[in-house]
Amino acid sequence: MDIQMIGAGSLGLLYAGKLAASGAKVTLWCRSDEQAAAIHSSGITIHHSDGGELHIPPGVVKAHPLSEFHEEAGAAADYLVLMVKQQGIEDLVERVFIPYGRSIQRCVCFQNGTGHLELLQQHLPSGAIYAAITTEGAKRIGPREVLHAGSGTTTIGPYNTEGMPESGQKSASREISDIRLIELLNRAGFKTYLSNEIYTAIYRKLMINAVINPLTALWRIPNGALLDDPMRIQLMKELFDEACAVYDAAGISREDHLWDQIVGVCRMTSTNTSSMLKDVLEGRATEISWINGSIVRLGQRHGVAAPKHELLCRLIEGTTK
Ligand SMILES: NC(=O)C1=CN([C@@H]2O[C@H](COP(=O)(O)OP(=O)(O)OC[C@H]3O[C@@H](n4cnc5c(N)ncnc54)[C@H](OP(=O)(O)O)[C@@H]3O)[C@@H](O)[C@H]2O)C=CC1
Ligand SMILES: CC(C)(CO)C(=O)C(=O)O
Repeated sequence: MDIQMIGAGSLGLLYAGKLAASGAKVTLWCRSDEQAAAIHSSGITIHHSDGGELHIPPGVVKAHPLSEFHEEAGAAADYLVLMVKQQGIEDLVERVFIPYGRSIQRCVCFQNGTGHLELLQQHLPSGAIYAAITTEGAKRIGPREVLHAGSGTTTIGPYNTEGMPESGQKSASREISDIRLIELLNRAGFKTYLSNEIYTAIYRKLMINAVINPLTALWRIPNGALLDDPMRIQLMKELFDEACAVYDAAGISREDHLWDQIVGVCRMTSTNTSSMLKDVLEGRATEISWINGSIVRLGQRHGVAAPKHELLCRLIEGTTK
């Protein structure tokens, strides 16, 4: 089975490394020539939080710069796995999907937030798109080194426009038998499940990220510190309630105990620096437009305002201008 993975950041190095270590054939497409050369000559090292490490020797993961991506790579891939952040998706559309989209059979997207799946589907006329929602925690600590900060679960399911919550239909099951990637990921040590209701997982994660990420990024605190102060909890709750009104208007179902789950995530990841805080601290663009911005746009389509989420978008965008 041939896996072509684009994006050699935190998740890309972790998944490419572990998949290859378990025997899968993996090619990793990096943004820079330098990173591809470093992986080519020294392999990938995965550090575990208990101090252990897994070294994947040179040559086991094939690494190339994305500028060398070509039609045969897309056509040969059983799975094209996207590990870039939302900010990188438009560039991939230009560089990979517009020129080679016709040859791609299956594309698996690990991004947080929403909006990318619709965009990619427009450029994948005959291929299938899968969404992957993961609670694995990874942090790149060098061009070829990554810390596996915490193990979680990964849920993968087929995406299609008809199955969108707003369409009122369930996700089609026709592609499910084809998802051999689930077996590969489990063999590589990632607890992975198949879902034909991937939208529930997507919107659950969207809510968690929309409540936790921007506040930790603005206050520059670890996730757990959100619970240290009643004022912080109050604002989290207001964001949650505003997003619930949008979900209800859009017909997006949510689990009964979603608020408790958000509080649980803050506790379980209490020492984490959220991905948005990391981006802000490093002066990089964030995924706010695909997280809180998605909630604002969804509300607009259904006549429900989300002014607190909208203000957060502007505040966070202002930090990296
Ligand atoms: N890290 C985590 O624990 C988790 C992450 N996620 C989600 O997974 C996605 C990836 O996150 P993460 O791995 O942390 O992000 P990182 O920023 O660590 O990695 C993104 C990688 O994509 C590369 N990239 C960006 N744009 C392009 C491009 N146009 N062409 C080629 N490569 C590109 C970056 O290259 P360069 O290094 O040159 O910038 C970088 O290597 C995000 O949507 C995130 O929200 C979800 C759950 C957990
Ligand atoms: C769940 C959470 C908030 C963990 O840090 C996350 O997904 C992120 O930081 O983006």
